[in-house]
Amino acid sequence: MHVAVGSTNPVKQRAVERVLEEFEGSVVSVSVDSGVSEQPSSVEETVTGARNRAQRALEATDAGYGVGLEGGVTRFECAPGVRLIMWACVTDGERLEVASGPSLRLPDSIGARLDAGEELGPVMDDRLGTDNIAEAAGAAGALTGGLTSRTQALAEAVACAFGPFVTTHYESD
Ligand SMILES: O=P(O)(O)OP(=O)(O)OP(=O)(O)OC[C@H]1O[C@@H](n2cnc3c(O)ncnc32)[C@H](O)[C@@H]1O
Repeated sequence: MHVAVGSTNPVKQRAVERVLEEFEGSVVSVSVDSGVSEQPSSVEETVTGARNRAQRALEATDAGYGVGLEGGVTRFECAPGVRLIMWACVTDGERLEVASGPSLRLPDSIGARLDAGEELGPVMDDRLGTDNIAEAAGAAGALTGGLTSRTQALAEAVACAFGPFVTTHYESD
């Protein structure tokens, strides 16, 4: 399986490699434009970013699959606070599938800065005294005391988006 990931963030490449480790092939990273804002602020915008990245990664390479991963922040009516969300998209040029990873509540002090228009990565670094945490444990790692990580959280989204490509259960869809 030859896969192109539409990002040069090593965390995103590692997430895809983790999911596909039982398959022979390669995972390459390619820089593409997400086509959405630096900090997506709705489910729709986050999914659009993931989709654009997947399609553009596929077009830019000779890989068989393009994968896009996008992080966003939003509020849900049914749950408190500003939440980090993450979505994955996988396409082979014909079928296009999207799936989400976990969502987690951000501390209110961070949520307020996001509401004011700041971007999560730099706000997390400022708040935690870290250097580019978005390319390391991520908010998912920092805010759970290491119970999970951004790699693991993104991998869940990637695995779910790959489901229709690696099982027969969606064949008649
Ligand atoms: O290089 P790219 O692929 O753009 O990777 P990114 O991590 O910068 O970009 P995303 O579009 O996935 O995320 C949008 C913003 O949200 C931030 N972000 C997303 N998930 C995060 C996490 O787990 N921890 C810290 N920042 C995160 C990220 O740093 C960006 O500022």
